[in-house]
Amino acid sequence: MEVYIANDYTELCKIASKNILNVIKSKPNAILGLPTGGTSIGMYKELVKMYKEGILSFSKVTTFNLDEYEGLGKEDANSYYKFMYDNFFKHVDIKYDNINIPDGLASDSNKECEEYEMKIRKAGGMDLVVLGIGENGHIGFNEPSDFFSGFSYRVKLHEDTIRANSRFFNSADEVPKYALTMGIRTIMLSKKIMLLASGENKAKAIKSAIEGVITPSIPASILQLHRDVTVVLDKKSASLLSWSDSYKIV
Ligand SMILES: N[C@@H]1[C@@H](O)[C@H](O)[C@@H](COP(=O)(O)O)O[C@@H]1O
Repeated sequence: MEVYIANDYTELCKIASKNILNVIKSKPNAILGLPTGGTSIGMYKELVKMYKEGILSFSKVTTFNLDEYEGLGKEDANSYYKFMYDNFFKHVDIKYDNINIPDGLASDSNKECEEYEMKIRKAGGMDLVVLGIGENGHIGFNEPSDFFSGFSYRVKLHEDTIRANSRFFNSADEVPKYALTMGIRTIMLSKKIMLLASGENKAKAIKSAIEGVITPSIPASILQLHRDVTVVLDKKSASLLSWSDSYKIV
C-alpha cells in the first residue's frame, strides 16, 4: 500500500486526478471503476480541468460506477447517475455508450447486478477502481458484515450509511434502504485501486482500514491484501495514523 498524506483537500484531488491521468496515458482505453460522494467531487473537477486544457481525453475510456441506490432513476436529483453526469460525464468527451452505472430502476436488482458483473468481465476487468470510504469503513456500498461480499449484488444499507447520506436528501426517511453495488471481490479483481478520504470524520475508518486487522466489520481493511493500492488522504483523515514513517507526506 502506498499512502500519500496531502496537506489539504485541494492537494488530495490533484494527486488523485494525476494518478488517473497516468493510468489513461499508459492505456488510453482504460477501464475505470468510479465513485460518487462528496470526496470525489474535487477530483472530477480536476479531471474536467485537465480535459479542457487538452491534457487528457476520455474518448476511449470505459467507466463502471461502483454503485447506485435502488429505486432512484436517472432524473432523480439523488441518483448516482445524475451525480456522475452533472459532476463529470457531461463536461468531458467520454462516449455515452462507454458509461456503465447499475440501473436503480431495474425490475430485478439481483439480475441487474449479475448482468453488471458480466459486463465488467466482458470489458476485461477494471484497470483502476477509485474508492471513497464510509465513516463505518464501507467501500462502494459494501457495509460492515460477518463476511466479505463476492461479486456485484443488491445490498441492504446500514443505518449509519442512511444517516450519513441523509445530508443529501430532505430527511433520512427519503434515503433508499437498498442499493446495487460492486462486491468486494469485484473491487479486489481490479488491477489497481485508489482509496480517497478527506476530513476528520473519516479518521477512525482510515486508521482501522490501513493499520487495523483485516476484518469484514471494516470492509476497506481487505485492501491491505491487494498488491497495488494507493491511498490518498488529507491531514485530517490521516490524523489517527501511527506508522507515519511509512507514509509519503506531500
Ligand atoms: N456509496 C458511496 C460510497 O461509495 C462513498 O465512498 C461514500 C463516501 O461519501 P463521501 O465522500 O460523501 O463521504 O458515500 C457513499 O456511501
